[in-house]
Amino acid sequence: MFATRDVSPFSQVQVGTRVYDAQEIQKLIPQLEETIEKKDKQLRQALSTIETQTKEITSLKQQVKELQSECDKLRSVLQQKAETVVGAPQTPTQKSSTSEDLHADLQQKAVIPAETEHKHAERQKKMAVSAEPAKLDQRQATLQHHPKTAGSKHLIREAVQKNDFLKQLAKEQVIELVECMFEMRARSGQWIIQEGEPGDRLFVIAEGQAQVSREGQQLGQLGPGTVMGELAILYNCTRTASIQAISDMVLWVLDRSVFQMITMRLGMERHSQLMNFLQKASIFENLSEDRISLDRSVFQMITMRLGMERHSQLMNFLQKASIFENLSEDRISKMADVMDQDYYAGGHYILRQGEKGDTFFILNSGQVRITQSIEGEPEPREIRVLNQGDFFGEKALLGEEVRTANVIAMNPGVEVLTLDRESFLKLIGDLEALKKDYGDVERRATLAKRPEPPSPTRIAEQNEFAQLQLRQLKRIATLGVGGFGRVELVCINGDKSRTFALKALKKKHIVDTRQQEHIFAERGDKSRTFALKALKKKHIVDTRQQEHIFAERNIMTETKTDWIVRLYTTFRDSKYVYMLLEACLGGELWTTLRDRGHFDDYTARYYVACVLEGLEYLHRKNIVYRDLKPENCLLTLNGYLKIVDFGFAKKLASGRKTWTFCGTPEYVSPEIILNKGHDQAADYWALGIYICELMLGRPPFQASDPMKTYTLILKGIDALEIPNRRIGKTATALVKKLCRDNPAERLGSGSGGVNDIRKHRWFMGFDWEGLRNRTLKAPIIPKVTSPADVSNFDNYPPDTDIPPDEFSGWDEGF
Ligand SMILES: Nc1ncnc2c1ncn2[C@@H]1O[C@H](COP(=O)(O)OP(=O)(O)OP(=O)(O)O)[C@@H](O)[C@H]1O
Ligand SMILES: Nc1nc2c(ncn2[C@@H]2O[C@@H]3COP(=O)(O)O[C@H]3[C@H]2O)c(=O)[nH]1
Ligand SMILES: Nc1nc2c(ncn2[C@@H]2O[C@@H]3COP(=O)(O)O[C@H]3[C@H]2O)c(=O)[nH]1
Repeated sequence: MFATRDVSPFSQVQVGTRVYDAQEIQKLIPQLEETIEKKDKQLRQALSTIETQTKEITSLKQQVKELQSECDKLRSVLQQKAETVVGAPQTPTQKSSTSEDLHADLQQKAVIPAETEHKHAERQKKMAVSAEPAKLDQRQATLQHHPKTAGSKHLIREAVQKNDFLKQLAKEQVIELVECMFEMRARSGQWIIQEGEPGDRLFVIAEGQAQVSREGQQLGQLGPGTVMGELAILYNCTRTASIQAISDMVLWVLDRSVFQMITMRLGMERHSQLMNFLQKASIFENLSEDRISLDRSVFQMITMRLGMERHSQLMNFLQKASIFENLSEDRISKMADVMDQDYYAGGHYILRQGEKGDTFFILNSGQVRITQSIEGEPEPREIRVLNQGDFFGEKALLGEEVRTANVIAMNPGVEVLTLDRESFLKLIGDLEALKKDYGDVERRATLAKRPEPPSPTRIAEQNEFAQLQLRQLKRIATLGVGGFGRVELVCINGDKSRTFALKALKKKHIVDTRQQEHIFAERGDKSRTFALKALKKKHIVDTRQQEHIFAERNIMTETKTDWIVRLYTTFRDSKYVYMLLEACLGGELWTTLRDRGHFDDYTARYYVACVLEGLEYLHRKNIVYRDLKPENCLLTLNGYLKIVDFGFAKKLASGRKTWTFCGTPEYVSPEIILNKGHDQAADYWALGIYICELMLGRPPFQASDPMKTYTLILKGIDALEIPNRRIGKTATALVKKLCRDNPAERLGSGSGGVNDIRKHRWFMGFDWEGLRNRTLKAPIIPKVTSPADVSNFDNYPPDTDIPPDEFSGWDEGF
């Protein structure tokens, strides 16, 4: 650029077409250097600002995540609280909290517990618990502070902080709890807590000693600076032990309702902090306060935003798919609105030739294999492989009724976008590109409809059960007794359907029609049986389980897989709500396990694989099951396993957590005990426990006392002595990968999902395909002689307790 004609002081410098005086330019150089330095400095400053701001953004993103999680938690607390307020029976006045009243109160409760019989010689079923209180708080809560010395405050705070179950409380909660506790005295010999009663108070010992006992056995003594009575308040609401003063005592007391209020109040404070934060966040800059407020749900907005992002990603993807090339943006947008996303593990049959079909698929990622039955060929032939952007499943929606080929997910799994029949026909059913000739005729594909599966088709089933009335059901025997009622084996009066019965007879190789007729004539109505689960409405209302019961009904209605017991229909009357279920006459896996003691690797692996299929199905639907245990696994006639009892199952928004404490103590994960919020990963923890129970014959964390069970769980899986002679190294390795304290580290929680569990070497060589298409023989085939055979179930005495009527109407819709 620069051309110097001469270097003398009077020389000229040419820059481009212009000529300058060289001396003048020389004078400018220091100035330019200075400017460059200045600019450099500014640049460095800007870079450093960018770096700081990037860090801030990362930290803010983290805060949003944490606050979002807090918000979910707050929602659960508010929901629980709202239920308490709505459902609480009205009692006239609150009792004053003076020492005298409390004294009388305690005296009233002071009944020495009867010596309880020890029934531990035989293996006991595990009881499930849920945080909804067994008895509602009868007192209105006020956050009244009670004066106390600094020493007393210190004692309470220390006691709370060293308690394994309360140490998770936030600082503000502890402060409030300390302020609200009031003093009471107990005389030596008084009973402070009675085992089995609903818990309504939390205590901290200030002075004196107390004796803890459970089922008549002394467990230990408690002294000053110790919390007692926290378990019933936090978890299952009936006292897990009794506590008696063995010297005169001074106690600090907190009512359950106040404890709950403190949790809620903290929640509200968090809410306002959250609002403050969100008001400052730039994306919400122009929003009015009430739109930011939680009630109007900022999170709906966040979800909406995420929804919008997903929508535009989907549109991008769809616009690139060749079949939609000429489709208007409007139609693609509408399609993106209604599309669902699903995930299938490698090897999974997405569609089976001959089955009825209502869904259209677009491959979002991965590959699928198409196979087809061909005349004269014993095995289905592989036809082609479809890739990302390809579609399938249109033929069954365009007149064929049934699937004309098998579609199998290839490893490592596929992600598909789906459209239901109605949206498909409305939005894209007319596309020419869908009318493909695959060459089936030339190939001599067997496109005739397969024989109907032995059970009634879903639609016929729906029609049949929609007409069915409760009074048409006839009781045969009791199959089980649960927390809320009983499960009875029933048949339909005058039932002519023989489909199920025929299936059972064929399994037993009774194919001669005359012999079949003879058997049917002898059995009468009982050719086809069902399980009728009857739940006492009053008990449901008293224990505030309405929501769980509805969730159970809704989730079971939604689940249509071989791995989960089918729900055909529901009924209600003045005393009960009922669920008519598919009967699994092989009995509970728990009973088989009890009778055999424990299972070998081969047997255990099979029952774990069945559960894994079921859990994968549920998790794909964003359902967390929360009550895995052998008691809830039923066996079918051919020894296959089905999951039952969806009382604790919950549908979660994707990526969200829930806080309600529920499950069975031996199976709950650390994050549930510590109230940190939990999700599907809690089921993977339970899966690890389930593997152990099948192989050891008992769950690994088990004590006669739930408190000890929880304490063992919190100590972690590494504190256990496994492997041992029953559970080998490989199974132990899998259990340890499932039972990680940190839910995110559990096998199954990673991006590979359930497939990571399937890939573990404990499953090496397992015939997943055979399991899925049910050609794999079950390790144990239960003995079932007829559809009315209940010999695989324990005997239950008749229920003499007739519950009262319940007319509040909560069961509308059952
Ligand atoms: N579909 C079924 N076929 C055969 N037996 C069944 C069926 N459903 C339930 N049972 C039997 O009844 C028992 C209790 O059923 P379920 O667990 O659904 O009731 P629950 O009231 O929710 O029990 P829990 O209090 O243990 O949660 C089961 O463990 C099983 O033995
Ligand atoms: N179950 C149990 N409770 C204990 C033990 N030691 C102290 N406790 C206290 O006893 C209380 C009985 O009532 P909760 O179940 O509410 O809470 C229990 C604990 O706070 C023990 O070893 N087992
Ligand atoms: N019938 C048939 N279907 C195929 C073929 N290749 C891919 N498919 C897809 O496989 C799907 C199976 O279910 P559908 O019959 O509903 O729709 C089918 C097609 O979308 C083929 O060669 N023949």
